[in-house]
Amino acid sequence: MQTNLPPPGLTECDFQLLKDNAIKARELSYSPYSTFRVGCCIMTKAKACILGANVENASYGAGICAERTAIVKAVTSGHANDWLCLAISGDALETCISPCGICRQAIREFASLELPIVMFNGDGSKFIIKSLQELLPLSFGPDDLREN
Ligand SMILES: O=c1ccn([C@H]2C[C@H](O)[C@@H](CO)O2)c(=O)[nH]1
Ligand SMILES: [Zn+2]
Repeated sequence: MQTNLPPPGLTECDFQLLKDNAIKARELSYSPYSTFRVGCCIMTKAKACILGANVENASYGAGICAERTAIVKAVTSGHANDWLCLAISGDALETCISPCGICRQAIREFASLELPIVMFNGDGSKFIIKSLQELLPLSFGPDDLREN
């Protein structure tokens, strides 16, 4: 997948909207323990933006990542299999953070392996784009259970 251009299906304008929302979503974060805010924007094929942020917990393990917050919002508002792309942005200025393993698997449930995942640095001046297939090769998904 080309990494210096907007992902397939997105205009420059869409890409700007995606970036602005992934960055803005960080403002929704509840992260008093790590103080590391992460924002996520799922853009649907109709170009609707669904935002999520990491929500931590005093019992650390009960915290949830930005990606899964956005996924749960999307699915429970009727957007399970109509995603155009997913983007994240973390509080790290230099680094383009990437989704953790659990989030990669959670994305896998509701998207095709071609889904572009855009990883922005903190101010959106840098980004890396990888397909879900690239981030989660040889994955296990809903179809594997249907063979049973
Ligand atoms: O891709 C990532 C990586 C980390 N976090 C969150 C989890 C935790 O709240 C904080 C520090 O790991 O960042 C995310 O939301 N998404
Ligand atoms: Zn995660």
